[in-house]
Amino acid sequence: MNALKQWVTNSTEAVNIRLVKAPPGSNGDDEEEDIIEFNPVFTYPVFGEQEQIFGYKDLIINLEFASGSLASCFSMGYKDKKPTADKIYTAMKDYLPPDIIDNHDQFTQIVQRDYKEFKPMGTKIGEYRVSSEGAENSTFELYQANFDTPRFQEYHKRLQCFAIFFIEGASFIEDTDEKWEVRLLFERVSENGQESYNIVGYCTMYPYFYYPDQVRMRISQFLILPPYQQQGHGSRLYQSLYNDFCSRKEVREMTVEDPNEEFSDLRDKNDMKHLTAKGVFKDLQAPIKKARIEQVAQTYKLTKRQVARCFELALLRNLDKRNKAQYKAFRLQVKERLFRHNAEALNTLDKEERIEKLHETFLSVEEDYHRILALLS
Ligand SMILES: CC(=O)SCCNC(=O)CCNC(=O)[C@H](O)C(C)(C)COP(=O)(O)OP(=O)(O)OC[C@H]1O[C@@H](n2cnc3c(N)ncnc32)[C@H](O)[C@@H]1OP(=O)(O)O
Repeated sequence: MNALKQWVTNSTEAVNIRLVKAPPGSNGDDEEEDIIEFNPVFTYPVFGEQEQIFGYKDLIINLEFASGSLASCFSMGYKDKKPTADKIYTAMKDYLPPDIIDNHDQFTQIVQRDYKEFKPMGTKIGEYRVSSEGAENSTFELYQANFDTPRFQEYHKRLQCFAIFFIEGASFIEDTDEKWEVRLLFERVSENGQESYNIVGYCTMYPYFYYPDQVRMRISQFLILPPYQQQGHGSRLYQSLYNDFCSRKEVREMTVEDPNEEFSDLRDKNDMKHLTAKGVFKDLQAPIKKARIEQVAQTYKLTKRQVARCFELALLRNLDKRNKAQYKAFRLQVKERLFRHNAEALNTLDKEERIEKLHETFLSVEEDYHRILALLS
């Protein structure tokens, strides 16, 4: 190995996040069963674009969290260290909970206490159960909070580092602005006559003024923690937002800030299921009139663009490509929207180039729609 290379560590691999459900032996289980470990996905905000740490051999950085209260403990280990090594805690401290400790014995006592005593904060707005293996004793509970909610501001200071580690481009939100709304998802576990809570995920939303007297709720950060991903919790959390917004008069529509591909898929799939169940796609034939899109957007509090996408997906789902007239009508529907959205850039091209570019874009959108429809089937 190159002599210098052995002193370079990939920061994403070095950081080891541990959710500690209960201290060893506290409920008769194995220690291993009560600790879930995973690495972050992004550490560039903390350690820089290269995600590298210099000056340590075999470095490991442990961030341990009580799985409900998120009380936390920092520790690190290495085989060797250069005198010029990067200062790890200094680099990390602004991103970690302000009350993180480094005394492991004290942390174990806190976990023991919080396992028995920690309760979610905010207003409980719903619960559900899932049928998957291992979740027999679990109920999933949704809570609504803002920064005025007792205990929530302190809790959010512990929670927010997960947004940095798992959402690309995330930054801390202004936690003195009581307009932020936060929805929290907890797992309540009933075992051996004891009830305990684990954090599953959360979502932050901000109400922007919508002329003249409503708000546009913008989802800012949406996160399901890794141990709970791919089990339907993201969909449940997202659906709970709809139900809430649809019943609130002041909410005009729900938008999303910089959705990534995973979130866009989750949104498309859930919007499609929801609108299909509501019978929105009955008697579907292109061209779909603008007024119909606007009316659906208004009823279901979705953006016009998102509703137009859903109509296009539904058209493609029903489409018989051998029917040339039907396929052409679909193509025109999509191209018309794409043209409107990209008019400025397209208008800089000459006519032939413009037609070609629009067709290329259409083909890639169509391909992506096929991918989404396959996820729905
Ligand atoms: C605005 C923003 O914040 S954008 C950033 C979004 N957040 C992130 O990227 C952070 C990291 N990732 C996450 O938090 C999550 O992975 C999310 C939010 C993207 C998705 O949440 P999840 O809970 O994993 O979603 P959910 O489980 O509902 O659906 C994901 C997949 O699991 C599948 N799934 C659902 N239930 C089950 C189940 N019981 N067993 C197996 N698979 C399941 C779904 O079908 C779906 O698969 P598909 O995409 O192939 O159709």
